[in-house]
Amino acid sequence: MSENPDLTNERASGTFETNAMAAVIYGSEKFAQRRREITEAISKIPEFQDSHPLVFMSREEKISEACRKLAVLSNYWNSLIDTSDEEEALHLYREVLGLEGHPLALHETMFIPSLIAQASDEQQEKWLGRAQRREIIGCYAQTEMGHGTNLRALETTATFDISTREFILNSPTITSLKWWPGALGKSANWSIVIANLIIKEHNYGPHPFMVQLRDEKSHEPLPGITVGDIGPKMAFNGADNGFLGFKNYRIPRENMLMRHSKVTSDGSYIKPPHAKIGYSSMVKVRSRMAMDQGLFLASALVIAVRYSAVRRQGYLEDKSREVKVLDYQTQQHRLFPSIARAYAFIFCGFETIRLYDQLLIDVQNGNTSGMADLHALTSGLKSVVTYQTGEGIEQARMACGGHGYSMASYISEIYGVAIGGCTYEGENMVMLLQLARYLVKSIEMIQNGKSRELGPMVAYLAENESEIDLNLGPNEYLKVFEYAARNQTWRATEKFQKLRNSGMSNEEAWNQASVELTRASRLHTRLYIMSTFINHVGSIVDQKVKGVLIDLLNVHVTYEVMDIGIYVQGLLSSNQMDLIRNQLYVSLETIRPNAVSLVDSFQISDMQLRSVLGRRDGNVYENLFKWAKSSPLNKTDVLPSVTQYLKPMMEKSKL
Ligand SMILES: CCCCCCCCCCCCCCCCCC(=O)SCCNC(=O)CCNC(=O)[C@H](O)C(C)(C)COP(=O)(O)OP(=O)(O)OC[C@H]1O[C@@H](n2cnc3c(N)ncnc32)[C@H](O)[C@@H]1OP(=O)(O)O
Ligand SMILES: Cc1cc2nc3c(=O)[nH]c(=O)nc-3n(C[C@H](O)[C@H](O)[C@H](O)COP(=O)(O)OP(=O)(O)OC[C@H]3O[C@@H](n4cnc5c(N)ncnc54)[C@H](O)[C@@H]3O)c2cc1C
Repeated sequence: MSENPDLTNERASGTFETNAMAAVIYGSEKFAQRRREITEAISKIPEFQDSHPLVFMSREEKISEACRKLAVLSNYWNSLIDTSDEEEALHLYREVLGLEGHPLALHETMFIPSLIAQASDEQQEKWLGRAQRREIIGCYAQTEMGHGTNLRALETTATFDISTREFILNSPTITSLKWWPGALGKSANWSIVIANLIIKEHNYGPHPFMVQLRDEKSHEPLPGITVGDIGPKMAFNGADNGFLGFKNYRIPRENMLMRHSKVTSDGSYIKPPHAKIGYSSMVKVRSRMAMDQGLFLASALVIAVRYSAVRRQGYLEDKSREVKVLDYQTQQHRLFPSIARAYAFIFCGFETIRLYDQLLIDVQNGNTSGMADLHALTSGLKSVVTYQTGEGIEQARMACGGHGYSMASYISEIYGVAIGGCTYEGENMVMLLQLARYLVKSIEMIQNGKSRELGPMVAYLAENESEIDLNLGPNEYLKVFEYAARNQTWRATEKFQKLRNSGMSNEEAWNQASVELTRASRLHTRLYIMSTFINHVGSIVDQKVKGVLIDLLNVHVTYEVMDIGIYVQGLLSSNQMDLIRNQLYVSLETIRPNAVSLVDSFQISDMQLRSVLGRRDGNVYENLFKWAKSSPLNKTDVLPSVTQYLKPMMEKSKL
């Protein structure tokens, strides 16, 4: 069937090449090209197609479908991608497996990275290759039923038995059961388990252990292990998040991951070079989250923007033809700032992935000095992007009206998966408070006359306000954001200090200042996102692409500043606020002809989108009808439940 002419016209009005934009989004022409090649190759392999729409499947069917595709994938793996390239692998996974989770998701995102970061060279020799070849399937079991945030209170124990040189793993209480780890329930046969290391009754706190859970031949749980699935979730139902308990389960001493902390055979403990080095797998995932969330948001926007360009409802001036809903200013205001955020998140994502890769090298060389900075940055970033992504996806759903609420849009699934990120890898409020610790320390350095020692990301906290001339462009908006973040950080810190100086304990003072502190963290992070966006656009060579991204940046800076209006009242007059508001409306109009091309540029395939509304060809209505007809409820005209209950009820009522 040919493309819907409304979308053809939209594409014709674009002022730039979507391939050139994709090269900017994905960091290089080479990778953008590789993505297209991989997508193209996959589309020719029929076994990769869903056997029927995932949304009509039960959990068992979804998991089985994911396993089927993984088995097929293992035959093609080496021919489809450069297996040493993580981004290619992720693209392949996204295309074939989608976003609802699968048995290898945690294997790739946490199990292998933990082995790389935490296992000694000998341990890597033993397990890493096996994991990379997928001879074993691993997961990351840290969270317990009773504790996920407060890692110091985890209850699982690994007690060193000097006589046998083994660790004995135990789950002493119900609340100590591992609870939530992805792929643990039914798929994984090995796990990195985080347990308290106990030697001669001394608790050295949580450490990582490599633990076999199931027999490699029968896949049956090994004696001493209780393991299973935790049941259906809001989304991610293609994943078997699990529970796990240990009863006197023994593992060799060599199974404690010993790149950093060590236990010798006589039971001596060797400290790691940094107390939090064992948390590195979490930092790795957090450093990826801006990118992953940016892509979730992008997916919802591809759907909503394409659909808004084919959905006609109501009239503007021309009463002879209904208007595309994308032409309403309210629709543009609902969607375009989120397009800008999706671009900004992806740009930040590339930056934090690069920073993590560098940190990994530094730490392997014994230099842990960058850990605090990256922890602070990724803590704030994961919190802000997950929250704003959730907001943006929900707006995208509403922008699709009634059909947005149907699973045919697939937006609800994207939403459910994306907002999981507000919780996993550290609950958002908790992570904002981690960043706040860093910000408060920075203010204390300024107060102690050590401003010069501040890192580049917090140097603005020591600066004074300057005059703002909004006509000068994005950098002036950055100054507005700096003002807001600086003011709020100082205010929150001073509140905390005042409470503490009044005699309150440090913890209680912190608690009573914590809402203000999280606000400071959000503003600081949004400032970082904006400055990364500005820097990125500044470095673009293709002038057409750059021109459109400047327009998008204008949407971003004006929208973001309007959104934090309350924090800039002391800086901007009401006239200046009016000016910004009007600039935002003008920016929405400017970006309108490029809206479809901007979302096309994400190059997210129909196969991955799974959305009837977001189809690239825009042929929504006929496919919506086809999709509804394929609902299992429509297999028969009369359901057994009608025959069994409703008919007798109606007949009884007639008497
Ligand atoms: C290729 C495959 C692809 C697959 C396709 C699919 C793609 C889609 C992606 C989706 C996949 C789904 C994945 C889902 C994964 C979820 C996995 C998990 O949730 S796993 C579970 C995740 N669980 C969580 O995230 C748990 C969250 N909780 C925590 O991380 C910790 O308990 C804590 C950080 C909150 C506190 O820790 P605590 O020990 O009490 O520490 P204090 O507060 O007392 O602070 C003391 C000092 O330490 C400092 N510091 C702290 N951390 C770090 C660090 N990392 N570094 C450096 N420093 C750090 C801190 O700044 C402070 O410094 P100072 O101020 O004194 O100078
Ligand atoms: C989809 C999904 C996948 C997951 N995958 C894994 C996995 O593979 N492996 C794994 O180990 N875990 C996994 N988890 C678990 C996840 O990491 C934890 O749920 C998460 O870290 C939050 O911890 P919690 O559940 O204990 O929340 P809680 O800490 O109980 O949060 C409840 C409330 O308490 C507040 N709170 C808690 N502490 C503080 C504090 N100090 N200050 C202020 N407020 C506070 C929080 O902000 C929140 O509002 C997964 C979770 C989900 C949803």
